[in-house]
Amino acid sequence: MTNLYPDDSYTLHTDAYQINMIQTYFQQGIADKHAVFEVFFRDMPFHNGYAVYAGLEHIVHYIQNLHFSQTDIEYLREAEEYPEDFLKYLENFKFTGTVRSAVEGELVYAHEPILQVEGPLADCQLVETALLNIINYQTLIATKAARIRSVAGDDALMEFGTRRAQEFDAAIWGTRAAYIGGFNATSNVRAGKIFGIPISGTHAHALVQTYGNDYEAFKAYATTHRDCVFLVDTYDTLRSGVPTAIRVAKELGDQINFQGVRIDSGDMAYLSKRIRQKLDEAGFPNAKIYASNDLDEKTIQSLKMQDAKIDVWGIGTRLITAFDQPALGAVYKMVAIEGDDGEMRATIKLSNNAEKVTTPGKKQVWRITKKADGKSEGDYVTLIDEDPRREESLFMFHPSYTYINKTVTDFNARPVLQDIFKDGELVYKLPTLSAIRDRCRGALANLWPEYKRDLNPQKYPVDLSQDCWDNKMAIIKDIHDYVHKLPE
Ligand SMILES: Nc1ncnc2c1ncn2[C@@H]1O[C@H](COP(=O)(O)OP(=O)(O)OP(=O)(O)O)[C@@H](O)[C@H]1O
Ligand SMILES: O=P(O)(O)OC[C@H]1O[C@H](OP(=O)(O)OP(=O)(O)O)[C@H](O)[C@@H]1O
Ligand SMILES: O=C(O)c1cccnc1
Repeated sequence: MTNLYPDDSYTLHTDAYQINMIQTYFQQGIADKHAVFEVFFRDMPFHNGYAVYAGLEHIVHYIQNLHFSQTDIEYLREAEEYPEDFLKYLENFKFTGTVRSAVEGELVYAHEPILQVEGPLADCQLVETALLNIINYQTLIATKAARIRSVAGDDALMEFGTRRAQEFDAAIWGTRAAYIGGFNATSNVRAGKIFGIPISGTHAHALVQTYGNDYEAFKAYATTHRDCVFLVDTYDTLRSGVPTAIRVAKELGDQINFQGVRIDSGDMAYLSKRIRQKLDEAGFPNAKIYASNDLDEKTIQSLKMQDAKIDVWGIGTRLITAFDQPALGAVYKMVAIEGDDGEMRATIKLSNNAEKVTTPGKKQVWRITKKADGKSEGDYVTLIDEDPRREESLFMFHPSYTYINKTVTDFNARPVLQDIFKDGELVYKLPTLSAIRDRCRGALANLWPEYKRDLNPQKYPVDLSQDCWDNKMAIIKDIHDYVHKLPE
């Protein structure tokens, strides 16, 4: 049985261990200790050369509405029997942290901070789960959408995934992410209403089945709608669907705006070529051929190689479920904590698995581009007080294989992490969705094609500054020295 509370919020949309840790911090008197956490992911999704960052708008809404409601407190009292003074603390909780983040539509890469939360330890801890939940999904879908866009050229891409999405929220935020990544429209009407994404749609097989034949169905649809795309594969695409679409388009002429036909099964290369021929011969060279049926960047690319005559692609399942990579794997790690002396101390998470070793310290990511052509040179991760804009040249080296390096001159350095909340106050003006989408398109235009190819792209450099690297090595050495002194 679902209990929906009138004061429901997403504040309890967190893992129980976060509240348990906050309880410890509270009872130990360190809940307000200053801390810094950063979000990053370790592997590029879909083995892609870039990822498209999405999720910030949802994060802003989430943080703005962060408070423990009366029923939240009652639930925690009953379910976990937290002490009353801790519940009182939660009841008065207000997020006062500072959030810096990449902005939506920006390209981001593995092993660099894409969002940073700084502030009271408790505040930082509470938001981990929701931030990761949002970023992990939306960035994944925006990236998948950009991959699909990269093979579709200028063709129209329609997002059809709601029925196959992992529930309501995924459909809604997923279609927004798809739009950021380069889709043109969605079939989800609510997403149109909420986000202003253009909505678009054809009709389903059920319409044809209702009338029992293509002719009556198309005619009924055409007399009730101006912009008509007829679904032609209910009974027989070439013998019935397409000739009937042409017949109705001719019979109704100017009374309708015949847009084209959709195919949803069969060999799409063969069918689309035959359909194109028939539409052209019938005098409808501008009528478009829509295709849907488990499409993704691989099938689109293959169909294009087969010279399929498809103009509009309807994409559902494989986009909205990130079919070939179900999770981005972004993590949220502490990088600095206030020491007992009040000074901030950079912290690390060591691991036997080299991939899992974090980069300590509060950082900034700088996007380095050549002044001459604006093209990407790589990302340069620094400690927060460094500013590469003051430098004449940058020595950029691979963080593991340091002999791979280059010196960059005549460059621009742009900070990727921007202030979103300062001490709990929103200081960032959320851009329009179309501005976000344009940003993504612009960022991709400045990326070398070697990083953009679909298969085995070059690895985009994400390098640490010398200070950042030295700091990491020094901390690793300190910890090794400490561990080696421990008894076996
Ligand atoms: N010419 C083609 N080249 C590559 N892939 C294609 C081609 N034509 C169709 N496909 C893809 O092949 C897959 C199977 O399509 P097909 O229509 O044969 O089977 P289906 O999905 O079982 O059909 P239905 O939806 O009627 O059940 C789909 O993902 C479709 O997009
Ligand atoms: O194939 P997708 O990329 O997920 O796109 C969405 C699918 O939704 C509709 O199919 P429907 O739900 O009627 O199922 P069916 O066509 O697979 O029978 C539509 O005809 C597409 O095939
Ligand atoms: O409008 C369409 O054609 C459509 C919408 C959702 C799913 N499949 C198709």
